[in-house]
Amino acid sequence: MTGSKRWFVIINPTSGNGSCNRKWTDIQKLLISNKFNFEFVFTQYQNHSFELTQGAIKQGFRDFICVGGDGTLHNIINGIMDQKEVLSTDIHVGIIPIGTGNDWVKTHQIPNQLEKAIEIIKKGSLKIQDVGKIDLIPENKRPVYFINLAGIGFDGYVVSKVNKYKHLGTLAYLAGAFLGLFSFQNFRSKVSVNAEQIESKTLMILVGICKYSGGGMQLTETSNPFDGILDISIVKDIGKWDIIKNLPKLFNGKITSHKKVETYKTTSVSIDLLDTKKPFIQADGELIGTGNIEVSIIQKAFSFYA
Ligand SMILES: Nc1ncnc2c1ncn2[C@@H]1O[C@H](COP(=O)(O)OP(=O)(O)OP(=O)(O)O)[C@@H](O)[C@H]1O
Repeated sequence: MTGSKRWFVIINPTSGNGSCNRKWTDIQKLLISNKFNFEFVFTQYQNHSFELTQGAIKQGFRDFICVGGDGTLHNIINGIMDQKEVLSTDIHVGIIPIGTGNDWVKTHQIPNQLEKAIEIIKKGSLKIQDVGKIDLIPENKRPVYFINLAGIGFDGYVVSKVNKYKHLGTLAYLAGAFLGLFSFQNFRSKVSVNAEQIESKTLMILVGICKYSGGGMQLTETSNPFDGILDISIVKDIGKWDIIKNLPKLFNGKITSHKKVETYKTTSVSIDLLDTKKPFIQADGELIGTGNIEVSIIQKAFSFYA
């Protein structure tokens, strides 16, 4: 099975705080012993996976393996979604998670152990999930696609700080969130969703497809990557101490029942930032800029081994 396909393996040597360099030797041996016919390449700079993916598609590759974290996978998906050569669902991605948060794989129960992750890819069963699309208004940039969760405000701020703490592994996001609380300022926003307009002071606004982000936090309600629906959480003007008191609820999903959190299910949402100082936007844990955005969903567009 694996031998008849040609696999293109993309490795981010900086994922998981550099643990990749150690792990790649083992991964390569496992791919060889499992008879994968593969070419591989190490990324050399940020977003390099985007170009590598598009180049490999042009060369005829349809099966990819991502060796990295959520950010590497995010860049590969953007490479797939941004090209017109082939249907996105004709390209299949296997994931060997070696990142820090590895949040997307949690929803699909793709294991972090190398042997088990490779076993899943070898088995060859495919799933197809929805993809979110973010249009930054009015910038004429290409859309940004995401498969896990996008957010504006505090979570974008945490992403901007978290690199400093990556040596702490999965605790990096918690450390970033805790320390960020003391410097982040809530902002005014207008969210247009399902014919409603919600104008409020906000800590963060989240748009979820899958369940987990920020190293295992669950900030949206009952997200399902196969239902064609975006799960929105508007976290209003919660104070710092209230968040600290509710820390466990950030991880067990109960935060969505807090009286200052409003949730919506929709297929599209517009978010306007009303203050002059604009907060960061993150998608799958990658900073993508700032400004007003429109987010929509593309049903069943990403095919992966799981
Ligand atoms: N060679 C490189 N040098 C510097 N940065 C890189 C390189 N290759 C990729 N990157 C960037 O590294 C960032 C982090 O990658 P990734 O998300 O895979 O690992 P991680 O942050 O450890 O994991 P997670 O996102 O799951 O916490 C991404 O923004 C990616 O664009």
